[in-house]
Amino acid sequence: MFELSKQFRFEAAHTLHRAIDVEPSRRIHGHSYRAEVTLRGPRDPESGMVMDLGVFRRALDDVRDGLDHRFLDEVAGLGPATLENLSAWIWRRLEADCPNLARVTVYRDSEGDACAYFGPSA
Ligand SMILES: Nc1nc2c(c(=O)[nH]1)N=C([C@H](O)C(O)COP(=O)(O)OP(=O)(O)OP(=O)(O)O)CN2
Ligand SMILES: [Zn+2]
Repeated sequence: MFELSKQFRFEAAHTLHRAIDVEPSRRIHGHSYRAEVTLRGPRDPESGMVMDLGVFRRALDDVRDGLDHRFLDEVAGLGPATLENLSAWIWRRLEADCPNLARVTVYRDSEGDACAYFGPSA
């Protein structure tokens, strides 16, 4: 069994309604995010690959395009722009093209924050 991972970065703005830091959170502010997507599975005996990294990159480019330099409050189907919702949103966007999807982790490195999603059945 193998795990194959790829990362991408995106910059985005959002607002958030929360119980603490109410005013600054409600104002539009931005973060730099890093997402890591992990596939788990056997390698194909002929290609020697879990998935061709070039095909993987194309799928991630498409997802990144939906988040980078966006106002996350307006991204369809995301809901409140938390790390939890971002990782689940990325999972949903990739699951059709990446059948061996095992984990999506979204990091906000400047804060030391990270959230990993293992799919709806985990
Ligand atoms: N479980 C989660 N909690 C919070 C998330 C999240 O994605 N998942 N996100 C946020 C905010 O987006 C945020 O801007 C980060 O807030 P915070 O950690 O409070 O950092 P700030 O720089 O805004 O301010 P501090 O001075 O560090 O409080 C909040 N919670
Ligand atoms: Zn924020």
